[in-house]
Amino acid sequence: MRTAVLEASQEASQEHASQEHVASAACAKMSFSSGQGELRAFGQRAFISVPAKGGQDRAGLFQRAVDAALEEGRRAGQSNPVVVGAIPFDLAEPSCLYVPESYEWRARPPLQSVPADAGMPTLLDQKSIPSEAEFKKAVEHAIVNFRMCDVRKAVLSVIRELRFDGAVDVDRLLQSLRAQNRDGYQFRVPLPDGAQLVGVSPELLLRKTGDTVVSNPLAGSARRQLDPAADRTVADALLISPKDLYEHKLVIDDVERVLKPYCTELDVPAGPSLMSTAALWHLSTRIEGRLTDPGMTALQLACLLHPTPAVCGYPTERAHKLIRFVEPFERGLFTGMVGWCDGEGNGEWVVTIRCGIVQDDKVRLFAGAGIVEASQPEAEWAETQTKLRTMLNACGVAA
Ligand SMILES: C=C(O[C@@H]1C=C(C(=O)O)C=C[C@H]1O)C(=O)O
Repeated sequence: MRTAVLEASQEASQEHASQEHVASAACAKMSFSSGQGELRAFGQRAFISVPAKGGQDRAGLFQRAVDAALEEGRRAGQSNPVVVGAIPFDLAEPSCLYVPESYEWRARPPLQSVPADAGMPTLLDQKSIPSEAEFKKAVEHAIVNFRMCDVRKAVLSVIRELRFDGAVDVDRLLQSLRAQNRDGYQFRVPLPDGAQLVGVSPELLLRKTGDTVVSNPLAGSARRQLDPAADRTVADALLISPKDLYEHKLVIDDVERVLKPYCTELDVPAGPSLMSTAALWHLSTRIEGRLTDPGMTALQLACLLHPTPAVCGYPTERAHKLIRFVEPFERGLFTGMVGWCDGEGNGEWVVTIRCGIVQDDKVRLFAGAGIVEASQPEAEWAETQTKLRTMLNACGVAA
């Protein structure tokens, strides 16, 4: 797969070779990096706003729009065009995807040390939506629901709105995110209204390479500690926490249920392992399968899986209804998916978390936490605040 992408990448680099200085961050508005390298997309050849609902169906409206956009790329001489961008939490809402005029893969940029304030303007004010008290009430409301109906888990989230005394430099913000979170999936997507989606997700929704699919759901979290011994204790406790293991298992069982009919082999480890970001420990399970039909694209498969109970709840439809009822805002792109899929069907989509939307002097940050019957409102609020730290730190704002 990488060969094909590199082929297109060489094309792209040739195209851009003479204007290397122009192909600076200023025009590389979309970028996505994973362990495999960094994808940078230049220009916009075709935009796809068709909602991704039913996107698993190759003959459906959404996939036909994607295929037509990729075809435009081919007609313009790209041997392996790519579709990049973001899809919202609610698949019925417009997608924000496009086929760039060109793209390239490069090694992840080397680590740079970035000053703590990341050159950010001064913070003027900030606000939480909902407030701490309202969020805790929503958690209680969800817990009462779990007792009265068959919803087992619902992910509830918060927004932190920041206003600065000047425009936020997205390049510097991304640099700072990179420096502090080397191992995540870093992304930046330009949005139609001129805002930008920026973040560093630790969670792989789906990667497809040839006939292999990998998904790595995370659910069950604990805050990292400064003291190494205390940090280890927290991690060990997470690994045996019945509440977190339950929350995690709901996700893994559901991902297995969805992928199984499409795979000849599916490896699901018996229990989770630990993974960490700079701010959090997570329970993590890496699921790997071999596709019965290798012709299914990464985007089709990601649409099939999304939203997993890691970001919505269980069972999906009812949890979604509960979220709509108790969350006082539309999530938009938060807890959707962001990534790429090439013309050969290979691609990577990650869960749009640990992220924010930057528009001029305003930044909206998002964070959620999985609520189950054993949840405690205080602890769930604290978890959302810890999750916000990833972006707050990059913004140079004390958490
Ligand atoms: C919703 C978020 O994270 C999700 C919820 C998690 C949890 O409840 O433990 C862990 C990882 C993510 O699947 C977020 O980071 O905002």
